[in-house]
Amino acid sequence: MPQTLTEKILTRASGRPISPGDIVEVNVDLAAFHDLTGYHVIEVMEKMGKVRIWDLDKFVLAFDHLAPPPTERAAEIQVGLRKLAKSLNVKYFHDVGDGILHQLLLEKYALPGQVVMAADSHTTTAGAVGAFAQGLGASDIAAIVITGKTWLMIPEPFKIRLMGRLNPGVYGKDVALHILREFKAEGLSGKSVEFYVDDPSAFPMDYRATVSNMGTEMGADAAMFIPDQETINYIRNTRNLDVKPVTPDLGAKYMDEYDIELSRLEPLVAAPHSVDNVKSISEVEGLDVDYVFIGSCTNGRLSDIEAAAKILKRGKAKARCIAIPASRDVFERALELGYIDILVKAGCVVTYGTCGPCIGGHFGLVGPGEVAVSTSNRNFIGRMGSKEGKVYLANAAVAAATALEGKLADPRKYPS
Ligand SMILES: CC(C)[C@H](C(=O)O)[C@@H](O)C(=O)O
Ligand code: SF4
Repeated sequence: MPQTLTEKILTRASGRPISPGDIVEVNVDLAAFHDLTGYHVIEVMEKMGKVRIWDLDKFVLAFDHLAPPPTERAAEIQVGLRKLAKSLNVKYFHDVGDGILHQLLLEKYALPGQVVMAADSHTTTAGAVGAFAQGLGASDIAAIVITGKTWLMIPEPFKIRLMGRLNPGVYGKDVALHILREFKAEGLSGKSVEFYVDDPSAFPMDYRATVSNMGTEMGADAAMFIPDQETINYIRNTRNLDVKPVTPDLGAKYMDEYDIELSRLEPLVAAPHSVDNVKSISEVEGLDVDYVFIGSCTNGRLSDIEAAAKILKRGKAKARCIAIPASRDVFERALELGYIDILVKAGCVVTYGTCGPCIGGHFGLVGPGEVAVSTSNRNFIGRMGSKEGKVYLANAAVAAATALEGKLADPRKYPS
């Protein structure tokens, strides 16, 4: 039987023939946790009396959520995790400032065809390179880190085909928001979404990562891009590694298929207080905005910083603006290309890879009565700070145009 990408990966990982709905045990190729969930994972491991890592080549730890630590408690947790990482000889440990875990997994570790499991819901981001990547709770991750195995129910494969090219001002974020408008939040639960891109160069890795990242908001078990030339180029450029893509067989059967003509999309926003409350930019244009956040594992990549800089080079931001490249590599590249210089001169506060504002943790929270535009992935009440604040989710160009005007703005007014 011809197999989908999902079936191919999970057949290999479970070592037996599978069908949707089966519950199987799989070998995990890559596991990870961060400072915030790491604390709970270790707690579970301690209770089990097994604080160990099954394979040091397959485990990543990154400090990103409360990094640098904004409280004494967060600092204390990091002291403990750092000591533990040392005593267990953790090979891939990313301390404060290296970046957000999902960006690090994408840039440095995840490979096509792998099973990737981490203690954070946005682990789906690694699906951008064609990995079956899923977020799990602390107890499940503890079991994986000890044994290298987990169990899962085989999801139904669902195919989304991306055709044509995006127009200027429209990005991966708008594809994600379009899908959320069509299928609603959690609308794809129980599905493993496989994205097929007609013209690989029309939808670069950064955009794929945004869509895979928000697969979580769609409720998908996994949101993978079928590996293609773009995947090969990305891994060659970031890691100097040649990979052989794992792809679905011709004639593989999906439970359903959905097509998106990219040229028909326009810049979209998710209005308060739900990720699927999607509106076109023209419906919200002109609304006063107090605060703009450009960053997170959704949209803190080089193409986002570039899109923002190309708009913010026109003048000073009128709204308070915080820009956070998602990793040290993104930051350094943006520095070399002059984007950081532009953002700083436009009056933005710029710092290095942290979740900070996205989760309302630190480094800039939304105040009561404030309206914010954020490139992140969640806008429920209180997510980014005050319960009396409002958050619009958008792409980085919308965010930058909004910062420039102090009002929700259409980036197409600022062609580069
Ligand atoms: C803290 C963590 C458990 C959480 C997640 O899993 O998604 C966070 O990253 C988020 O985005 O809300
Ligand atoms: S950047 Fe935001 S969404 Fe991403 S892992 Fe951090 S808190 Fe979660």
